[in-house]
Amino acid sequence: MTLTADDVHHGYGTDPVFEGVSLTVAPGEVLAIIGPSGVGKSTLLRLLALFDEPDGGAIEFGGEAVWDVSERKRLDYRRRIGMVFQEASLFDASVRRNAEYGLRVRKPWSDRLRHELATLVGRTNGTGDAIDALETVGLREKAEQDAASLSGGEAQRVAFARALAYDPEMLLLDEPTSDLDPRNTAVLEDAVLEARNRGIGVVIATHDMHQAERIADRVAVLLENQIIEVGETERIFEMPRDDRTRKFIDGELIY
Ligand SMILES: Nc1ncnc2c1ncn2[C@@H]1O[C@H](COP(=O)(O)OP(=O)(O)OP(=O)(O)O)[C@@H](O)[C@H]1O
Repeated sequence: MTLTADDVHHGYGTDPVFEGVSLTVAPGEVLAIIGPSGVGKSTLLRLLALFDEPDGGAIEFGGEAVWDVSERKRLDYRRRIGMVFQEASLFDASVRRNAEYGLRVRKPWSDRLRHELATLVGRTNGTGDAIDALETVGLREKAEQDAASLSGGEAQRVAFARALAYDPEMLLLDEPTSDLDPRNTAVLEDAVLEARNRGIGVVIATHDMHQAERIADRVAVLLENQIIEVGETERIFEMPRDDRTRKFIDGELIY
């Protein structure tokens, strides 16, 4: 399903963060949102996830309104997307229990019951999804370990597995590797690309231009309350149309 934001406005108090942001993300593509600190990358992801409500505009998923300013629909959209924040925020339980969390709370009752029953009779229905997701981030062997014993990078990989485990159609990733070392970053980037190859659409906010170059199919540049430019990754980096994009990429724009 394609996620579309159309003319989305948002602000805090009298300060606008966005004035008319529009974007689309197709299934099986990675869209990177780049822009300086404080420009509103996290805010945009929170709006796309409907954790916050935009002040105006429309958000559609698969051509269907999931939110608009007059009707404020949400449907079951939130169950169909996974979000990963900058901090892993795991709870005090095993790695596997953490990875299963999304399955337990976001699947409809019937699925949850099926999952609980399968667990009771010793089959690995929903648990299998969580274990598969842990395998994707290279942590299957730590499934029964206490999450509190993980390194920061491993914890973030579990947070990604938690979002992946219930088979979302769209992943929204808010600088998920900003505190990670190169090895953990590489594992997560591979997991993002694997999700993309399975047809999941991915929006990733990142400070890291190299990361955008490595994994994004398209890049949106957020500056001065707007997406000033969006396009194929190579085109954005090699031939930006907006001079502010070039200056930002070259590190000449200081905010
Ligand atoms: N709950 C809030 N109340 C008031 N202002 C807020 C709130 N959340 C964010 N802001 C402001 O909105 C602007 C955008 O913040 P946001 O965190 O989205 O930026 P960002 O691009 O993700 O930054 P960074 O790259 O540093 O994480 C900032 O000026 C921030 O101070």
